[in-house]
Formats: sequence, C-alpha cells, structure tokens
Amino acid sequence: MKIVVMGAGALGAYFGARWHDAGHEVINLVREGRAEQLRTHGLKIKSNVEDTEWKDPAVVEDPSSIEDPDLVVLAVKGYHLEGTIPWLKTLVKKGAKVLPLLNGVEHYEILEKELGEEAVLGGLAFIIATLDDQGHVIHTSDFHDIVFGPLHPSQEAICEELSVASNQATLNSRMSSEILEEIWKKYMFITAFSGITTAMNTPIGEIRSSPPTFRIAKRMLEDMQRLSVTRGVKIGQKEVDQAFKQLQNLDDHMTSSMHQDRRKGLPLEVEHLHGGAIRLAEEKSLTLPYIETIYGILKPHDGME
Ligand SMILES: NC(=O)C1=CN([C@@H]2O[C@H](COP(=O)(O)OP(=O)(O)OC[C@H]3O[C@@H](n4cnc5c(N)ncnc54)[C@H](OP(=O)(O)O)[C@@H]3O)[C@@H](O)[C@H]2O)C=CC1
Ligand SMILES: CC(C)(CO)C(=O)C(=O)O
Repeated sequence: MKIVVMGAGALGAYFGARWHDAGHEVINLVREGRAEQLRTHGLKIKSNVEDTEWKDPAVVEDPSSIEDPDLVVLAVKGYHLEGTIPWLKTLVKKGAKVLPLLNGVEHYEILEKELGEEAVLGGLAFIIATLDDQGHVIHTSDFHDIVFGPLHPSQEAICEELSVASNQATLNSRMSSEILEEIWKKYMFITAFSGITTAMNTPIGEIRSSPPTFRIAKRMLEDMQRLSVTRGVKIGQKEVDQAFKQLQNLDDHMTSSMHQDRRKGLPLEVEHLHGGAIRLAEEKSLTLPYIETIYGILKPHDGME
C-alpha cells in the first residue's frame, strides 16, 4: 500500500514507521524543519513495545512529486489543519483517500467540505507518544492502536486494504462499521482526560487522589455525552460509565498528549477540542458548563493567537 504521512510528528511518524517496517511504501510529506530533522537524524522509534529505526526515511516537501497515493494519514495538530488543505487537495486529486487520526471532531466537517465526502475516512488513535529533541519518537504506552472505518459506502475497499496492511505491522488496528460513534467516544474521553490533566498540570493519579477534582472529569464526560446526542450520535450513560472507568484504571503516572505539550511550553489543542465542543453546542443552544470552565482555565495556556 502507498501511504503518505502528513504530520510526521509523534503519532504520524510512529505509525508510518510501523507500516514501512511491514513492507509498505510510506512517504513523509513534511515542511522544511521536519524535513531537515528527518534527513539529518533519520527516524528512531523508542518504544515500550519494540524499538525500530528507519535510517533513511522517505521525505518529500511537495506533493506534486508523489505518484498514485492510496492513502494520506493525517496526523497534524488541530491548529494546523487549515495549512494542510492545499496539499491534501493535490493528493485527493491523484486518487488518495484521507484518514485523519487527530483527536476531536471539528476537522471532519472542514475536510469533507474542502475535499468532498467520499475522500474522508473516519479514524482515531490510541497511543502515548512524543518527539525528543532530535525528532525521534518516544512511545511510552503499552498500547498503539488505530481504529478506522468508512464514513461513506465507497470507502469499504480502502479500509479493507488498510486492515490487511496494518495486520502485517507492529501495531494494533481495528476496522469499525460504527466509526462515528468511536470517534465521539474518544472525543468525549479526551476532552475530559486532556482537560483535567492539563488544567491541573498533573497526571491522572494525583487527580484521582482528590475526589472533588476527579469529579470534574466525570462532569465533562456528561457534558460531552449530552452534546453527542444533539449531533445524532448514539452515546449514552453506559459509554460515560465506561469512559470514567477507563480514567479510574489508568496508571497513576499517565497523562494526556495535551498535558505533555503544556509541560513543553507548546501550543495546546484546546481550541480544537474544548472550543470545538462549545461551538457545536452553541449551534444547538446547549451549554456545557464543565467544558466551558476548563476551556476558560486552559485558554491562557494554549499559546495560539
Ligand atoms: N501524541 C500522542 O500520543 C497522541 C496524539 N493524538 C493526536 O494526534 C494529533 C497529532 O499529534 P502529535 O503527533 O502528538 O503532534 P506532533 O506535534 O508531534 O506532530 C504533528 C506534526 O504535524 C506537522 N505538520 C503541521 N502542519 C503541517 C503541514 N501543513 N504539512 C505537513 N506537516 C505538518 C508538524 O510538523 P512541523 O514541524 O512542520 O510543525 C508535526 O511534525 C493530534 O490531534 C493529537 O491530539 C492522539 C492520540 C495520541
Ligand atoms: C488518551 C490518549 C493518550 C490516548 O491515545 C490520547 O489520545 C492523548 O493523550 O492525546
């Protein structure tokens, strides 16, 4: 399979390297700084599961040189989405489908509007990964999963193909016929998990040790569940309870990628995640008191204009 990784950061470079190791053609479509980093240092994956090294990763800075791409794996941060549209349009014209692995949901409407509904698959990822100062991936979780599925009937074949490719690689994957629900379940979880860990600037263990603080995370899950209903997505109390249980079961030291970004002084995805939820809620005259509170606390830290 020919896979273009757009957003070859912690998440994109990780999964790209895994597909490459399994014998698939993977091209990292990157901007100047990341291109130089990958060309100078190569790509090492230091992983809880299995280390690997791609000494001479395929690096391209212009999509016009890429022939017959099957799939673009989109793994930029939410605040970089707009900048990806021109290159994505070029690749979609060449026949590629786009698999976004970003957290959140707001990007789907934008991508479908810009690229057409048939071009955009549904996807999400579960992993804890970050880049070190040479641009190598540090993967610290035992999990490294992607879930994907068709959002349009014409996408079944490419999803099947990705399923085969992923089964050959050192990663866990699952094709889902209910990908929209999966995306929303993750959205519900991540707004609560990233919200509470980043706002409190501490991993989940310390938050759980203060029940009134941990309860805020539960209330955020409930806000998100009410929002999902207004969007016609089937998420109920059962899914809230499951997500809360997940938060209860995480290892004490575990934290969100947003909190890792706060620790590094990087911009945060708060506008894309919490801001996006508030905008969707406003369209339905719904208020999300806990999401709005955490949004207000995080906003001064997001480092964006
Ligand atoms: N890291 C994790 O553990 C997890 C992350 N996620 C989600 O995955 C998404 C990506 O996160 P993460 O991998 O951590 O982010 P990173 O910042 O590590 O990587 C994003 C990459 O996107 C690149 N990029 C930005 N704009 C463009 C563009 N126009 N063209 C090409 N490349 C571009 C950046 O490169 P440049 O150097 O040029 O800016 C950077 O390398 C986020 O939505 C995050 O929430 C989900 C699960 C876990
Ligand atoms: C919750 C987690 C770690 C799962 O992948 C995640 O998506 C994130 O922190 O961004």
